[in-house]
Amino acid sequence: MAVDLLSPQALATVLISAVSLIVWRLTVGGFGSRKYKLPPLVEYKWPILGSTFDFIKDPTAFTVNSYEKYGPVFRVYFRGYVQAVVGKEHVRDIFLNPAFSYEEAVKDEFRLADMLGTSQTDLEPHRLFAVIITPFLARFIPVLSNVLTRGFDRGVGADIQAPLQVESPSNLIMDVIARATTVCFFGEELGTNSELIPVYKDFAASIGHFVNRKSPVLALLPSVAKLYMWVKFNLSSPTAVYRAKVLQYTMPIVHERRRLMKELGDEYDPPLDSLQAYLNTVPLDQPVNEHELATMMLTLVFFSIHTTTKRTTICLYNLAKYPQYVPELLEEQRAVLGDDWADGTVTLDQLKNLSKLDSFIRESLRTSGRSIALPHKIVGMDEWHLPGGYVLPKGTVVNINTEDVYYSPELQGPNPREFNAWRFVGTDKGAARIGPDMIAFGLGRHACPGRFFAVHEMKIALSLILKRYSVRFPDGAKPTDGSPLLFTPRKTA
Ligand code: HEM
Repeated sequence: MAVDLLSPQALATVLISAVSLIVWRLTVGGFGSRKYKLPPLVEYKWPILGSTFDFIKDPTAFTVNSYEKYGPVFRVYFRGYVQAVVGKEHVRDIFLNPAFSYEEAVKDEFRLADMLGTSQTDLEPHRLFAVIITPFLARFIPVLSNVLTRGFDRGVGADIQAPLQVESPSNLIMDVIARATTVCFFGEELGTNSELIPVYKDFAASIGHFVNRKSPVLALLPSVAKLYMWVKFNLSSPTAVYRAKVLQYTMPIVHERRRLMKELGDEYDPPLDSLQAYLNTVPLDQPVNEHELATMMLTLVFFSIHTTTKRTTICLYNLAKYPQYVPELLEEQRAVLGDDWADGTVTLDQLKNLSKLDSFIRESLRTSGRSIALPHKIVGMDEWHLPGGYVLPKGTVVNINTEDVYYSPELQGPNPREFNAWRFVGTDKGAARIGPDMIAFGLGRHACPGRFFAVHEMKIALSLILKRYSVRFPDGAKPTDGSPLLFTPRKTA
C-alpha cells in the first residue's frame, strides 16, 4: 500500500513524533541526572509511551510491584513525562507544605480555571462555600431526602412489585444525585427543569473528558493536550454554551426574586438555597454579574455531581458484593430512623447516628482510591530531600502512592486488603474526616469543602435504597462495577 508522505495524517504523525521526542529529551533525557541522586526510575520498554500502558492495564499491580522492586520512593515515566511517587510518610508534606502545589501540577496538563471560567471572576471556592453552602447544611437534609425519594420513584419505581433490572446503575444514580444536588443549590424550579438536568449531567462529563485525558494522544502528550485545550477553551469554549443555557432559565428567576426582595423587604420569605445566598451578597441597587453567577453555578455542578455519583455508585455495588452487611445496616436504620421514616423527616442528628452506614461509606472510599493520584508540583524549594539520600529538584511533579496509604495495616488496621464494612465503627474516623490515612477528599488548604454535603447525600441515598430494595447482581452476570443490578422490592425480597 503506497503511503502519501504529504498527507495530513503523515504530517501529523511526523509532527507528533517530533514534539514527543523533544518532550522525551526534556523529561527522561534531561532530568538533571548528573546533579541529583534521583529516586529509581521504573523500567519501561517503550520510548515516549514509557510505563503509561502498563499502569493503565493494572494500576494496582503496577504500583504494588514498583514499590516492592524500587522501594517507597520511585519515579515513573507516564502520561508523557517523568513523575515521582511517594508513600504514606510524605502525605502531610505534600498537602500541608505550601512548597507543593496541586494547581501548578495540573496546570501543566489543563487549566481548570479557564475551562470553568473562574479565571475571569473573583470566585474563591472556600470563601464562597462559607457563604452559600455551609450555613445551609442541616436545612438541606430534608430537601435532599425529599428529592432523592422522588428520584428513586422515577428511576426505579416507588412501589415495584417484581424485581427490576437496572442496566446502568451509574446513570440512575447520576440522575438522582443531579436533581437532589441542584434543588439544594438552585431551588426546586431550576433543579427539576428538564432542559437543565442534561446540562448539569453533561457539563462535568464534557470537562472531565479533557481532565481525565480520555483521548490516548492527549493522555500521552501533555504539551499537545495543553495547546489543544487552550485553543478549544479560548476559541470555542464549550463552557460558554452551557453558561448561556443556565442563564436562560436562571435570570427570570433571579429577576423575580430580586423584585420580591425590593418590594417586600424584611417581609420577604426567601427560598433556602445557595442561589438565594449568592443573591443576598449583591446590593439591590447593583446589577447581578451574569458571568459570575453562571460560573458559580457551573463550578458547583462540576465539583459536586460526578464526584458524588461515582462514590455513591461504588457504595451501591458494594451493597451487592457484600450482602452480609445488609441486615445490620437495616437494623441500624430501623433503630435510628424508625420503620416509617419518609422523605423530609430525616435530621442531621439522625444521619450522624448512622455509624455503621458511615463506616461502610468510608470503607468504600478507602478501597476504591486510584493507586497513583493527587499530583503536586515542587514549587517553593530548590530541592526536596528524601530518606535514602534521594533528592527531587524544583519543578518535579510528585504523586501519592495511595496503595501505600489505604492498604497499610499501620494506618488502616488488620487485614487492610479485606473489605470490612465495620472497620471504622467505634472510632472517630467518620466518612468525611480527612487525614493522612484518608485522602479521598484531599487534605490541607484545598481539601474538598463539599465533603460534608456529599456524605449526607450519600447516606440518605443509600438509606433509601436499603429501605426499599434488595440489590444484587443478576444471575450469571459478572459481579463487577458497571454490571446491571437487580432491584427487588424489599417486602418480597
Ligand atoms: C464524594 C464526593 C466528592 C469527592 C470524592 C470529592 C473530592 C475532592 C477532591 C479530592 C478535591 C481536591 C482536594 C485537594 O486539592 O486537596 C476536591 C475539591 C473540591 N471539591 Fe470535592 N469532592 C466531592 C464532592 C464535592 C461536592 C458535593 C462539592 C460541592 C458541594 C465539592 C466541591 C469541591 C470544591 C469547590 C473543591 C475545590 C477546593 C479548592 O480548590 O480549594 N466536592 N474534592
